[in-house]
Amino acid sequence: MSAGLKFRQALAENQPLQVVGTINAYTAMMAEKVGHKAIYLSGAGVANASYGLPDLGMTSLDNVLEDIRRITSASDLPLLVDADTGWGGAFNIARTVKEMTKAGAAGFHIEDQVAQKRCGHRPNKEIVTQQEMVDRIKAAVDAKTDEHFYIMARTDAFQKEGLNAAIDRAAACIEAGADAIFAEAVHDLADYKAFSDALNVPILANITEFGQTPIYSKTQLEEVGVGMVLYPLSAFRAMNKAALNVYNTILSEGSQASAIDSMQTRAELYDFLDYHSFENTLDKLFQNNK
Ligand SMILES: C[C@](O)(C(=O)O)[C@H](CC(=O)O)C(=O)O
Ligand SMILES: [Mg+2]
Repeated sequence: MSAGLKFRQALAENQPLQVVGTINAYTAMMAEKVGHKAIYLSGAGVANASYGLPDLGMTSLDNVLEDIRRITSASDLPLLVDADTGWGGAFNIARTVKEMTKAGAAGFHIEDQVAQKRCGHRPNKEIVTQQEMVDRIKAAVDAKTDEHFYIMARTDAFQKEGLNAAIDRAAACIEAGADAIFAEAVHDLADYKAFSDALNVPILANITEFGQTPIYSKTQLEEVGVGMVLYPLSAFRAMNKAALNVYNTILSEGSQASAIDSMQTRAELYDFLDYHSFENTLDKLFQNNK
């Protein structure tokens, strides 16, 4: 079954579908093992975690592909990928679809910000015209090599142009073949409801922390018709805080002892990695060589 089809199946079976950010292969394995059904590679995550860069459109398609491959090699869960603005014009967007499909992604979201993009929850975002965004979606749909590859149109228009203009844009993207709408930086539940009432495809709510959107629960979002809930950087933020505490503790206390409780144990790490079955294989091989 293709990754795209797996994603569609997960969506059909889970309403709303929770999509959790996994910034690397190992966190994807943990998300899978605890029972999540879909995972996400954040553009901010690639920029921040893999390259130490801000989320300002500075990473390349190849940078993101590398992280996709690492994650899809380690986990069978369908992976939704942040494609930012698609890395250029129609031919670049076509390459993005084809290369991400080859790398094992289930689908992507492409947004209507200008190439010099910002995080969706920052002020002063600039967006391209509705026509240019529709052209981005058409280029993506036309380039599909797997009919199930999931194409999500993200609109950042809410901030600058308001609810109705954002819904109009979303409708035009659906007309052009988008499978779903990512309503970025929406604040109120009533606004999510307006999107889902007006549009006949799943709506994604981005419940990223410390941004424009309150931390609505899955139940609250389900009640207003949201089809997917995204937690793009939640685990990443928690990992960062834990790591910072360890670095500070080692420096200030001369030992990591007081931070041990915040750590995953060796046994837990090995469990997620299935370490012992690898070691057993090695032991058997070693015996045979004796
Ligand atoms: C979803 C997002 O595009 C991402 O790259 O993860 C970001 C998340 C964030 O910065 O909190 C966005 O919303 O722009
Ligand atoms: Mg992003």
